[in-house]
Amino acid sequence: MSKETVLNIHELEYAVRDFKILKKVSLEVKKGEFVGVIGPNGSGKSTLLKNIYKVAVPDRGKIYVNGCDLAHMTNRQMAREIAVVAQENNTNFDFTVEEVVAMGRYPYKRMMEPLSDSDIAAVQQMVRTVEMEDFLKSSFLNLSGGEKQRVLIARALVQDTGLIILDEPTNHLDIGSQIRTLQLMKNSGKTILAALHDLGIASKYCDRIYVMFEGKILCKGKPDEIINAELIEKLYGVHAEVFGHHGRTFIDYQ
Ligand SMILES: Nc1ncnc2c1ncn2[C@@H]1O[C@H](COP(=O)(O)OP(=O)(O)OP(=O)(O)O)[C@@H](O)[C@H]1O
Repeated sequence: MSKETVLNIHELEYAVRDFKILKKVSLEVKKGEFVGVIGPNGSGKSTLLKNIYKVAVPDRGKIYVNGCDLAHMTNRQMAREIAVVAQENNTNFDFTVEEVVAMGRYPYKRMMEPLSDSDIAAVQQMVRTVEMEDFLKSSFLNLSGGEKQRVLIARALVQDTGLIILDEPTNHLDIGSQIRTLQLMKNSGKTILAALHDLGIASKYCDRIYVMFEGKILCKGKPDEIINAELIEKLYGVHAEVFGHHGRTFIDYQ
């Protein structure tokens, strides 16, 4: 029996004024899959993700999460289904790291209901998992870009949703933090859809990849099936040699 579909996007279209950013984009993510979206700057990756987490509203097409039409879900229902680590983060209030991670528990609380002991334990555990325990009571605003990123990843995991959306989750992270973060995501067993720029990282962690180009899905498949010199030339205008080894893909940019 095939795995159940967590996210199903059907012929999504989105435009700003008369500029069509997404052109009939269809995509599917099955339970437990780590699916990447790659493509050059401006190809529509972030816009696609924003339509999924409702910062943008599609002009046409459908998005189903666990079989429910996203258009009919309340924000609270959505927050129990989808956690998001967005590219921009506009947190301007002076919350501590602990408070920011704890926000991940609020979709499960009634108005003004305090966190339970198990919520607090989960928050503290996740802060340790992303190696930010020394900053628990520190101001989120004073953190470096990479530290903020790790805190937001902890918040997404504490939210305990089936689906996590990541928009370039490693763009502020040093190589050690990149590997630890993606491995943590992979080990979490969550269903993940991530926009990624680094093709080496994408091929190492993704079960499947969708390639976006000029607002459309150009191709999709397993990393070693689709990442090749011809694709890299078309997407980025760069010559590269691509080597396959034990199912992994290695890229030497010329
Ligand atoms: N609100 C908006 N108004 C006008 N144009 C927009 C808007 N949002 C996105 N665009 C344009 O849509 C295109 C796709 O943008 P998007 O941010 O989705 O690309 P991306 O693939 O995520 O790029 P990057 O890799 O640089 O993050 C770009 O040309 C961008 O300038």
